[in-house]
Amino acid sequence: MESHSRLEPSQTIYDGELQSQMDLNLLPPSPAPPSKIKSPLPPRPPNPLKRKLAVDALLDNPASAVSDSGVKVIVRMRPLNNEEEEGDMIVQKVTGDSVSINGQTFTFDSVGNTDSTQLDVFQLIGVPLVENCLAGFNSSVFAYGQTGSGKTYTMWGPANALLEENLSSDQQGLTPRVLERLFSRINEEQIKHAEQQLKYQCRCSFLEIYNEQITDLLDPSQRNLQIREDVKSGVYVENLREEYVCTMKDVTQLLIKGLSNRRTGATSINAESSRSHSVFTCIVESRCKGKADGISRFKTSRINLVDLAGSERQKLTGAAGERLKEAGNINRSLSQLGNLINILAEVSQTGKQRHIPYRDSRLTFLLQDSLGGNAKLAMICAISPSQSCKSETFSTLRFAQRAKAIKNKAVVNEVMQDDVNHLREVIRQLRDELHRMKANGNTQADSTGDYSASWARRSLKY
Ligand SMILES: Nc1ncnc2c1ncn2[C@@H]1O[C@H](COP(=O)(O)OP(=O)(O)OP(=O)(O)O)[C@@H](O)[C@H]1O
Repeated sequence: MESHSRLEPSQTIYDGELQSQMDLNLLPPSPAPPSKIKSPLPPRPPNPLKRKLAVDALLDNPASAVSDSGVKVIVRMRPLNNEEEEGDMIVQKVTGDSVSINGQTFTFDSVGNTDSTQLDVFQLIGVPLVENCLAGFNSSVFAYGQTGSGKTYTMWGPANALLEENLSSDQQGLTPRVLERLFSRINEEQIKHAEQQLKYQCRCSFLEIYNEQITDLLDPSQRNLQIREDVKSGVYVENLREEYVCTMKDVTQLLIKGLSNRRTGATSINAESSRSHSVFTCIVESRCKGKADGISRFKTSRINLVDLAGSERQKLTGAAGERLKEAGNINRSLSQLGNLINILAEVSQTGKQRHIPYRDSRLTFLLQDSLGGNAKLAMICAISPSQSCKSETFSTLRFAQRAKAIKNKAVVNEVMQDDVNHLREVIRQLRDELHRMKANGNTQADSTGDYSASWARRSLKY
């Protein structure tokens, strides 16, 4: 399969985020052994301070601060299944990056034919994702498509491919391949930069959104978890379990546990249809010391691997009862995602500001950084080649085309000890200033006329 990557080369900025002492202390001198702990902190997406400082950095150095990246979109066509016949095939791959259906041609970054392999997808999406992650970028992959089109197969592979004896199976999906590559690259980097004491640490969470409720797949007794947002942590899921991982064995155990807890059910199209959106997240933190200056640098990046529930026409799938209610919820949240993508595509194309309705659904609220924000995004759009899926395939290809128009703004999430020290010093000075003014009962400018108390208070919030 040909690669048509439009991901830009990694670029680095030092965005000077002030992380809390607690965050910095999360990194031990050497990788922590795998431990089953409740996360000491909620998942920590880039916070508003980081965004603010990233903008400042952009102003200082507009050429290199932000990677203004388009969404990478690949289409993967699954093989015909046992009920479908050769003559039913209405979709053809035309070139490495285009596909035709009923005489209409669509072009993406890459198109995988019915014989494309799990390795092909990994090389197109997984390899650059791991490199971006090590460079400090957040990265997300969404698998989108109608029920039975191959999203779950692509993202995880068949369940038995995760068993220890099958770990080298060519059926293995994108997620285990990404984590395996991540550990091997981390190992290489740590050896290569041993002099700079480069150390990495990874922790994972796994959740599903079912009927607009979030369940922790690593601890399914935790249902109806709430999404919170605050100035320090940004958007996070309260009480979501995170587990430290050091080896593939740790990861496969989490994947097996999480996947077996997912809500699945049979539809007439797919005997084991995922009835929820599932989100596997790996947070990668690193620290190292500069060779020349001895200054510590900390990087954090987040990988989100998202298997969306499949869109479906109830008439086609014969859904009834509970399945029908689920299908209604699935279709509603996918249509909210589609609506959001339309708006983001319009904003990217016209440059006009518009309200972005992230809060319309749990999925878009939780993954707002992946959609038009601080993350590199890849979409795998899964389609069926069969006549019976024609209208769903058209709908997926149109969705994929709109997604292609979105521009994300990914920044390297790096902070230097110098920045931390400097900001701590600024805070100390502002605190002193505030105390002095309070002691003097003065809320206006001080004797030098430099600061007012309200200004100082406002500054302390950041
Ligand atoms: N590229 C492929 N090669 C071989 N088999 C595939 C491929 N893609 C999908 N399949 C098979 O097709 C069936 C449906 O795939 P899968 O469960 O991944 O669909 P899905 O899009 O996740 O569906 P849903 O949205 O209903 O969960 C499975 O039996 C899967 O093994």
